[in-house]
Amino acid sequence: MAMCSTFCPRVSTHLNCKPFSFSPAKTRRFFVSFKAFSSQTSASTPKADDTPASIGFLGLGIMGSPMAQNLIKAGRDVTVWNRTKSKCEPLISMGAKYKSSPEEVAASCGVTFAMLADPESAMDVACGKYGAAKGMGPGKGYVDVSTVDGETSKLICEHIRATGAHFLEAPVSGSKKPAEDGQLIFLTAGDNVLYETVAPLLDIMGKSRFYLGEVGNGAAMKLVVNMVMGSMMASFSEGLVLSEKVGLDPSVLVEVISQGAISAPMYAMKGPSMVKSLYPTAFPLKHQQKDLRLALGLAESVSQPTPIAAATNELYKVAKSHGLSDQDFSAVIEALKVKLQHQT
Ligand SMILES: NC(=O)C1=CN([C@@H]2O[C@H](COP(=O)(O)OP(=O)(O)OC[C@H]3O[C@@H](n4cnc5c(N)ncnc54)[C@H](OP(=O)(O)O)[C@@H]3O)[C@@H](O)[C@H]2O)C=CC1
Ligand SMILES: O=CCCC(=O)O
Repeated sequence: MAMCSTFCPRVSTHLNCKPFSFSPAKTRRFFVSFKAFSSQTSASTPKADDTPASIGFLGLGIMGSPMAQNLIKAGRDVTVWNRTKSKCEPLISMGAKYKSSPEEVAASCGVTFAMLADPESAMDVACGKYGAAKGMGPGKGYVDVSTVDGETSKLICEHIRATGAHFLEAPVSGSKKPAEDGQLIFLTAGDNVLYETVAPLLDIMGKSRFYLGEVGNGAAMKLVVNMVMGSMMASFSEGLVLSEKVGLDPSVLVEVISQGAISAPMYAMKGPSMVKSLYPTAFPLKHQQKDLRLALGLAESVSQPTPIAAATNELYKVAKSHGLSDQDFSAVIEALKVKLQHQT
């Protein structure tokens, strides 16, 4: 399979770690692979020639577009579909093929990726009237990289497996820039045979991949990560607003935080623009609120108290109600600046 030479070195260099046991109480096995400086082979090392010749990509939003573009740049044969057709044009001009429904994409491709907004759109695109499942069959694979809840993922999995095809959930950690740079982190679960088959493709789009076992585990991991991230951003926002109110320079706060134990790339990256009340969208606020809502549902399903996440979710809901849904999630800070309606 032809691949662009600039991407080849990353595809062929992987360190496959031994599976390790996560919880002594449960017997789940977790695998993790990183882009690293070893070409060590093992039973689970994927072979590049096993990857399907034709790859489908459904959903070309902020994340899906650069992910599909990286596959094309790597020389892969990619067929795209998006609800709003105009978003397919840049990819078509890079060499992608186009089909007019998810069903047709799945029918013409060995493996189909989907990057949709939320559980409803992920379900519809996979299992709706002209959904991907209609074009699936034995020997094919469906990889859902959208962030959804485990129940939705299991339902999609059932529909896909009923056709004889394999299913992998593979939500990603990392935002617009890591998607552009092929530096995403894949949190996969489902059919191991499909995981191994698509590993070289995941390695074109990402810097590491985790295999977490049964369908639902990838979704759960993603929701826990984003629950933490949403709360961190809300807390950071409170700090910025408070610092300014007590007469400090919030830019200096960003600098102080970036040098201490609580430093995080997210604060250093988003802080300077937040101080200027600018929120260029990388991760839309509406998706962060969706993830908090789904994380709260996950916590509820196991009776786990998550009071911080619950309060955080309320703040994102306020931000949404002020028309900030399509801004970056760092715009949640605006919810803290809003004056109470009946304030005197
Ligand atoms: N942005 C980020 O930083 C990250 C996002 N994610 C997750 O990835 C997923 C996609 O995110 P992102 O690319 O940012 O989101 P966007 O809002 O940019 O893109 C959403 C995609 O879903 C499609 N879509 C929405 N509703 C429907 C529907 N009813 N039927 C068919 N297609 C639909 C959109 O199509 P159309 O173009 O027609 O609107 C678009 O292709 C989300 O689950 C998000 O939580 C994960 C990691 C990082
Ligand atoms: O789901 C979005 C995650 C964004 C990120 O990991 O930076």
